Amino acid sequence: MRIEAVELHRIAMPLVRPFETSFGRQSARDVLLVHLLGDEGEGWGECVAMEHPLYSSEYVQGCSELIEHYLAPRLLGAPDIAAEGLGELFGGIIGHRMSKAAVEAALLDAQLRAAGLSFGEYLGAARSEVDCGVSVGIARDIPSLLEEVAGYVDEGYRRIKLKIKPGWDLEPVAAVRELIGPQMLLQVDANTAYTAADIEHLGRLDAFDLLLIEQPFVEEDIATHVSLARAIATPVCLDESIVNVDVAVDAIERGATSVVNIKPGRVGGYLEAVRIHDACGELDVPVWCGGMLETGIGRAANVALAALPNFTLPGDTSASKRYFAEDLTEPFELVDGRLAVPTGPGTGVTVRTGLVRDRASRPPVVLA
Ligand SMILES: CC(=O)N[C@@H](Cc1ccc2ccccc2c1)C(=O)O
Ligand SMILES: [Mg+2]
Repeated sequence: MRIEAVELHRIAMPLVRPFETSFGRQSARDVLLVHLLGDEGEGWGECVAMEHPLYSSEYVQGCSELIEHYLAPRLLGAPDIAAEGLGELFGGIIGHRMSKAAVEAALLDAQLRAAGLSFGEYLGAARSEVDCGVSVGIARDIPSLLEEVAGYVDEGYRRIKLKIKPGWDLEPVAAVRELIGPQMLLQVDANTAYTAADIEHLGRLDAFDLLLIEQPFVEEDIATHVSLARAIATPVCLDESIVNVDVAVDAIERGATSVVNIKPGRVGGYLEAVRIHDACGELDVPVWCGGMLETGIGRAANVALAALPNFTLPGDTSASKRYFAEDLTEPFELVDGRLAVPTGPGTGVTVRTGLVRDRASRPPVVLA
């Protein structure tokens, strides 16, 4: 396909409730959307970067500028380009995986719509709906946490994930385990907030029969995750650390992780995400689809990915209303704790362009 124009849209999406993690508290999502117009059709991709570089080094304004000055010129200069060719086209540019992933997603959407193929068909979905979990932020107090968790259990979520940090871990986990009973799947996510000095303390989470503990230490510190995995019974799961398939295989072989959270935006795109899925499958390591508070645009593609065979654990692909009162697409709604994989061409959802225009926090950047 030849790309004739690249549009960058910045949308302010208020959250239905503040979302607090070990790296801060958000009450709105600053979303960057990539809209590609090509000679065979158009496509939309969502950048998962946050407004500030708190989860990883990328942030929305940086991604917008990187796409504008480095990725869009290469796209517009290519006589014929497909998503499978972006690795080479962008090869000289180091890092900036979330920016590259947003462009890849938009190009995949465009080319699959033109081909009449859905993301699920293209990526290799093995099922028509996916089991959904929910990520629960750090709350102001235990009663508020339990009220929020009880609501999600009532909605039918198949797994509860609690954000933890030093000073907010054993007590909330114990209270939630008490509330939901011994059968319900429960896991925690520290978003890198702990250090090696906390290993003994983290071992006390073994009392709560957790599915996994997600990314207790910083992204680069594979070694301390190995030490933790040897010291505790709860399986260790990496998120921030897993930036590509080679790092994933290395971390697994070193014993740093026995479950992997796959996020297409974090690893540079859906094609790399499938490579990680496949490699983990070869190593008998289960994977699940992480979330970055995506709108329906990114959510649609993630739900298709989460339908691949080795995605055997509920992901953070929650319903639209977990985060947004009004989504940029038709809302994803939980049915029996599951979301249906879209079957239409491309992502299978329709972008509400009027809402994109109304919610824009600045004029779109249009490159042609
Ligand atoms: C669902 C979940 O817990 N996601 C991330 C953390 C996270 C938290 C807050 C965010 C706000 C804006 C954009 C991305 C964000 C990602 C995680 O698994 O670690
Ligand atoms: Mg995480």
